[in-house]
Amino acid sequence: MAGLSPRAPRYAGHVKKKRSKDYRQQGPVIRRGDQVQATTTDQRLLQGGSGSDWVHTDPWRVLRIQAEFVEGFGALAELGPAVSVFGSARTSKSDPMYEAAVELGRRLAEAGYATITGGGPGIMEAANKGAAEAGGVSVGLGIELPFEDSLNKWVSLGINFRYFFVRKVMFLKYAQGFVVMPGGFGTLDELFESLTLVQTRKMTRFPIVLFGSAYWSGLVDWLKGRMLADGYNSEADLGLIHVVDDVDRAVEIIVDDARHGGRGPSGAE
Ligand SMILES: C/C(=C\CNc1ncnc2c1ncn2[C@@H]1O[C@H](COP(=O)(O)O)[C@@H](O)[C@H]1O)CO
Repeated sequence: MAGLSPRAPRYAGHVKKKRSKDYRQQGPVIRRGDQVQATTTDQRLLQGGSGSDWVHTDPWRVLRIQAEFVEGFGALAELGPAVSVFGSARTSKSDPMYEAAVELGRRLAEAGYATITGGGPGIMEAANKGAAEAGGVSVGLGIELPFEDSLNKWVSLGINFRYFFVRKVMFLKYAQGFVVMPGGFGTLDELFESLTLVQTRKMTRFPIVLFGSAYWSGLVDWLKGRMLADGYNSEADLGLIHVVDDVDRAVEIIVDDARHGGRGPSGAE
């Protein structure tokens, strides 16, 4: 490190905490040599009149990120059993997948699950509609987008996020299973994030149901015939995925998993 004294200890834990112009500890951050700042954090906090550029800085954003986690955890902590439903924002009301998603939200509510969606149009709106009409909890985790920002009218518990990654944590943390309807990049991103977290054991194994074999079978064939064949995943990883065409079967997979020790109503961890 530039400006570091040759006799400086290597590890923070060994550093003698004395104030000098060559050494400064600021919370978990150690500064030495030319990294030591002339003023302390408190001095900078209390000095006024430095304009408003700071609201566009990363440290300020970190506070907003924290606030999103606090709001999300606070709103969802007592949600109870839930399933995250992913799928296209572009599915029209006349598409059979729209009606299937309505039915899915309804059946999940009847089985005692809240439905969590991205709160947008298409499949999200349909699943929220089914959940709300059946008297279930209908959650919308909205995202601020340049072209679209309002939650669909079927959401009964909604949170609007600035940051995609904070919103993702909520989809994962509060669900006991995922149902993935046909969709585009956003849907695939959510599917593969879920698979990766389960595969790497960052998250408890729980079912990932792909709804619509005509849409998903090409991808699943490729995952088996190419990715697995070339050794880039394992049979166990692919065992996480269930492909179905029937709403009752999708709900059954989630309920059965819960019965066998998953994170559902009867098997909560
Ligand atoms: C593109 C359109 C609306 C965008 N509005 C969205 N609102 C909330 N969540 C969204 C939106 N778009 C994508 N998502 C998330 O990604 C998944 C769907 O993405 P896809 O690319 O459409 O498959 C979905 O599960 C959401 O979580 C049109 O008006």
